[in-house]
Amino acid sequence: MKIGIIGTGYVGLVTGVCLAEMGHEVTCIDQNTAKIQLLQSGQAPIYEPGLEPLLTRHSALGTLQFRSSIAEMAEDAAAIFIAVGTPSGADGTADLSFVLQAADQIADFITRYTVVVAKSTVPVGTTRVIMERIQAKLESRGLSRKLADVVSNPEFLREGKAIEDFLQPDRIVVGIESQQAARVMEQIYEPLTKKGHSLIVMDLRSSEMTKYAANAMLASRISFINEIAELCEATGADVEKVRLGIGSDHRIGPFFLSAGVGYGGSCFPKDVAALMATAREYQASSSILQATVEVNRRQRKRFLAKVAEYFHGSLEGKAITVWGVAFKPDTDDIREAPALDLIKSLLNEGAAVSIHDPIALPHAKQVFGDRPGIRYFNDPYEAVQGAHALMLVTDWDVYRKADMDLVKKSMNKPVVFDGRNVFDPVQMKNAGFHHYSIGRKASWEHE
Ligand SMILES: NC(=O)c1ccc[n+]([C@@H]2O[C@H](COP(=O)([O-])OP(=O)(O)OC[C@H]3O[C@@H](n4cnc5c(N)ncnc54)[C@H](O)[C@@H]3O)[C@@H](O)[C@H]2O)c1
Ligand SMILES: O=c1ccn([C@@H]2O[C@H](COP(=O)(O)OP(=O)(O)O[C@H]3O[C@H](CO)[C@@H](O)[C@H](O)[C@H]3O)[C@@H](O)[C@H]2O)c(=O)[nH]1
Repeated sequence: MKIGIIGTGYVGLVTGVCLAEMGHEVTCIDQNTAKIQLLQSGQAPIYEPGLEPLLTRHSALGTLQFRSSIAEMAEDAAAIFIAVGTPSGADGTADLSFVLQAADQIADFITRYTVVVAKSTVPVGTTRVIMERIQAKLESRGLSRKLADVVSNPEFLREGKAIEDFLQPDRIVVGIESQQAARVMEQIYEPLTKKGHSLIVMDLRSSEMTKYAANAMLASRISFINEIAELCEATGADVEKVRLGIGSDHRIGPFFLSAGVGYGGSCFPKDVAALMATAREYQASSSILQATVEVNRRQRKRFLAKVAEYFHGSLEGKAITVWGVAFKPDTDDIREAPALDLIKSLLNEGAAVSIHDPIALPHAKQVFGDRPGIRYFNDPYEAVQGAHALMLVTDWDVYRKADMDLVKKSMNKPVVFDGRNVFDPVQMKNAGFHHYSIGRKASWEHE
């Protein structure tokens, strides 16, 4: 089946590559011509494990093409996916300008029946707005409104696991109003449904809400365990043991219960804010969402406060190393990354900050540039040379496997603040570190 995709960001590109892998002929377009040129030269503009081999193979086969304008898309595409950004507006509402612009481009382009797929995360009611907008434009072009159906097909992939998540989804959710569009969507996803992955069909509004509810639930689970972590620290319990204890209850489950410096990324903060905006619009309650955001904010502050407390309230002149800038491992994405807030605060408090990240350092440089006090390192061990403290903010594997003897020798003082509970407190203590991790008393508080 011929498919078009508008937007080659994390979602659009992964969708394009995976639909090609599923046997479709895909054309991706993006208004960012630099991105398209890079993709045409066979390079991925993002770091995503498993992406490049598929990109290379399908580009060579011609089953995946990149163009900078919708005019270059196959006219007989059976479906066009909208996978553009829906960033947060000032009041938390989702900014739909990219989505509506893409809808207009589609309405001006199509000449035969096309299913328009809203892949971007959009607030309840938006798919219908897109549909009416496209159909009104078709009418004004003297064409039938029936030339386009718009369906909602939210995406649930995680960065760092995007290919796997797309090709082996827990479920595919489709919000749909027309039988003709339903058949097209069934054909698109048939290679996955044939393997047993479920396609859940529902109405447009429920599909849109499912995406926000899933992200809000996951974000609230993180804030829940982080609040329990704070209580563990206060009472002398160990959140890692509590996690094991509650996660073994099959009704709770062990996943997405890791305490840490809180969630970041391009989705949870923005989508929880957008859902709260929807609640405001409909005068509905959003107390759990508000608490989720508040705990997440507090979690970063608590982590920083712990470091400041260790240095008797002042970070002035302290050499602090930050390991990890990406909002999570296996991605170069730093949108809403907890590390950004932490680094800013450290610099504001007069610390000298050395940062390392295996992949995301260039993006960090775009944010902090040559601001006084900051230094960038490609080697995690060089980054800790002479440090008074090490803060681990992203749980990259390279840090889990770090040679902590070497770290200890390199540091000015062996002090580690583990924001992702990567290191074992007993081993750290035995190795001679002062060590704090989330949801447990710090090693020096036991002394
Ligand atoms: N990033 C994720 O992990 C993820 C997962 C699930 C859902 N989502 C949702 O998917 C959507 C896209 O997210 P993303 O992270 O891929 O965004 P992104 O910012 O990485 O990419 C969006 C791309 O769309 C392009 N674009 C914007 N308007 C365009 C237009 N009119 N024509 C052509 N190109 C256009 C931009 O140039 C950009 O390359 C958002 O709604 C997001 O909430 C994201
Ligand atoms: O137990 C956990 C799990 C995650 N996190 C943090 O939560 C954030 C988000 O992680 P994750 O969900 O793995 O990454 P995303 O790529 O943001 O994926 C989320 O957001 C996407 C965009 O909407 C959805 O498609 C995915 O289903 C949803 O998991 C990161 O900062 C993690 O460090 C924790 O603190 N504790």
